[in-house]
Amino acid sequence: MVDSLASLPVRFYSLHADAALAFNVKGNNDNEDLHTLKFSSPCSCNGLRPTTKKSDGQFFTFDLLCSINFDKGAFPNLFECRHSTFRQLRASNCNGEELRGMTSVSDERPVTVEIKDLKFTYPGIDGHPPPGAKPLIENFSLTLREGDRCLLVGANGAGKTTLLKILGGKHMVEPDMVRVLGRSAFHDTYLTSSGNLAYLGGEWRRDVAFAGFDVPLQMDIPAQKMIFGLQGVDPKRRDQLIKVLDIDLNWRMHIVSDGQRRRVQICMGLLRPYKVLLLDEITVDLDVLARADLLNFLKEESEQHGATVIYATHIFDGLQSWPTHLAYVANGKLQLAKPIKEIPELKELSLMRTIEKWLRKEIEEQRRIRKERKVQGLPEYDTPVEGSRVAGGDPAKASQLLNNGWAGGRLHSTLAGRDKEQLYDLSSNRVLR
Ligand SMILES: Nc1ncnc2c1ncn2[C@@H]1O[C@H](COP(=O)(O)OP(=O)(O)OP(=O)(O)O)[C@@H](O)[C@H]1O
Repeated sequence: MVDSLASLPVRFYSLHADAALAFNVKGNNDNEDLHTLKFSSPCSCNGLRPTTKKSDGQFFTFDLLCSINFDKGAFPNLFECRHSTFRQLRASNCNGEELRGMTSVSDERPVTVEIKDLKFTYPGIDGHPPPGAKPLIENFSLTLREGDRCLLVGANGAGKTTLLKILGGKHMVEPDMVRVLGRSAFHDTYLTSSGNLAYLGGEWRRDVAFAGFDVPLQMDIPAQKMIFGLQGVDPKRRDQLIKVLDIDLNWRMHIVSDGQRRRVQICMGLLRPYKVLLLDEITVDLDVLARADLLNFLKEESEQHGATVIYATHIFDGLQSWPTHLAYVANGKLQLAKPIKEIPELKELSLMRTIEKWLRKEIEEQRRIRKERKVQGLPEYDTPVEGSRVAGGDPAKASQLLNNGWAGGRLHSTLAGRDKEQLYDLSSNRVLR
C-alpha cells in the first residue's frame, strides 16, 4: 500500500526566490523512483535525489536534496509542496535548519468550514417546508481548512447562492449540519457580529419604507463618507482596499455606474478582516483590471492570514491559478469537492473547459431523463410542491392564505388567514433572519 499525500500538501513560508532544500520523507514504500515533489507555484525543482534511506521495519525514510527556482514573477510568500507518495514531509535549508513558519503536515490546519449531510428545503408560506417538497440540497458534505480558496461552480439554479446563504447564517438548518469556525452559522450571531464570517453577494440593496424591499442603494452620499464611516477599521487596510479597487472617494452613490457602486460595496465588505469569506458572484460588474487586482488581494489574504474563501462564480477568466479547491454542485448535490491539483481533467484542460465539460454532461443527462419521462407519459419537469402545514398541504387551501410581505430571508412577516372558520395570525420570524 502506498500512502497518498493527495490532500496533504505541506506549506512553507518566506523562502528566498531560489532555494536549496533538504526534505525528509517518510512512507511505506522504498522505491526510490517514486520521489517527485509537486509545488503549488510555478517553479523548477532540480536535482532531486535521495541521499540516505532508513527503515524501521514498517516505514522508510529518505533524505532528499534539491534546488528550487521559482518562475519569474511567481515567487510566493507561501507555497505548498507535496511528495507524490509519502505522507510525512519536512523541509530544511541546506544548513539543516527547519524552514521558518513551516507546518510539517498540513492536515493539522484548523477546519474552518464543515458541512455534514446538509439538507435544506426553502420554506413555504408558513415558514415550514411544504409537505412533500423535495429538498433543494441533500447529502451535502464539505470540509475546508484555514487558507483554502474554494471555487463553487454549477449551472444556474444548482443551489450555489442557497448554499452560501446557509453558510452565511441567512437560512436556518440543524446546528450540526453547518459549522463555521466551530459555530453554528445560523444560531451563533457572534460569527457575523465579530466580522469573522463575512458574506458578500448580490446587488447592494436595502429595504425602503413604502418603496418596498430590495431597492438598489442609490442615496446621494459620497463614497468617502461610507468608507470612512465604518468604525474600528485599520487605516492601512482601508487605504490598500481603496487602492486595489481604485475608488474615487468623491464618487456620489446615486450617480455612479454599476461597476463603481460594486467597488464601493466590495470595499465596505472587506474593510474588517474576516476568517471566512463567502463571495457570491461579486465580480460581474468589475472591469478586467479591478477583477484581477481584487482576486490577487483575496489570494494574499488567504495565504498570509489563513482566511478561507468560498467564491461562487460563472466567470473563470483569470481564475486558473486562484483556487486551491473546486466544488461542483448540480441540482443541490455536491458532485465533486477536491483540491485543484487532484482533478485529473485540469491536467489537460483549462478551468473553463473543464467546467464546460461537466456542465455539458449534466445537461445531456437531464435531457435524457426528460426524454425518458416523456416516453413514459410523465411530465418532463418536476412540478414544484406548494402548500403549507397550516393548510394541510392542500394548494387550494394554501391559496386562501394571505401573504402580506413574507419572503425567504425577510425578518418582518406575519401570516394571516382563516382555518376552520377561526381567524389566526402566525409569525414566521422564527424561521429566518
Ligand atoms: N427564496 C426562495 N424560495 C424558493 N425557492 C428558491 C428561493 N431562492 C432560490 N430558490 C430556488 O432554489 C434553486 C437554487 O437557487 P440558487 O439561487 O441557490 O442557485 P444558483 O446556483 O446560485 O444559481 P445562479 O447560478 O443562477 O445564481 C433555484 O431553483 C431557485 O428557483
